[in-house]
Amino acid sequence: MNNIEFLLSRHSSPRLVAPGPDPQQLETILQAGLTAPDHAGLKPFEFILAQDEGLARLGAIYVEAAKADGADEEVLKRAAQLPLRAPLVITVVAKVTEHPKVPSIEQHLSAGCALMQMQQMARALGLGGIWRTGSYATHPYVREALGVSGDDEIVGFLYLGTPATDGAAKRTTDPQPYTRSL
Ligand SMILES: Cc1cc2nc3c(=O)[nH]c(=O)nc-3n(C[C@H](O)[C@H](O)[C@H](O)COP(=O)(O)O)c2cc1C
Repeated sequence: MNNIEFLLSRHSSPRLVAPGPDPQQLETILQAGLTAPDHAGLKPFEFILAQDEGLARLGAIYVEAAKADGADEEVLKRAAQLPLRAPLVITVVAKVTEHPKVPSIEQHLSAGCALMQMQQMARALGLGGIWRTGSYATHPYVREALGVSGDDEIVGFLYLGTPATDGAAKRTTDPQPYTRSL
């Protein structure tokens, strides 16, 4: 697959199994995150890795968040299981620094780009992933437990692993309805 085909065939892999990235692949994935466009070189992101027991720890944070909301047993059980859907979950946090020329939205966008770069690198390495958020991404308990405060935002949970099924999503190929000229 050439570079053009690679970019045009971008897709997520919702069903992921072991193995996840090995240590060298993980390093390469994180390096890809650091290539994100970044106004003023603020590096406005943090990558929080959860694998092995870390996945259970992330699940336990979700459970506490759900308990704080008065969730029933079924929701609590699901909360614990959510991060176990992949061998690796990278929580991508936009870490916002006050800057006269770089408003927080630009820093959030930068963190989003970092997440997508990592997802794409995972594909380039023969792995797969999916960008997820859901209510826990903005939940005050989850934010606090992960050290996210102020204008910082969890821009997503990047689930990575080996795709359980191949098959790319169908892509829209006609850009015309989304395009206009001045
Ligand atoms: C900011 C953001 C948050 C998302 N959150 C979720 C989510 O919580 N759950 C989910 O199934 N998909 C979520 N998605 C969508 C998937 O990442 C994915 O793009 C979608 O399933 C379409 O598949 P594709 O990427 O192969 O086109 C989110 C996407 C973005 C950009």
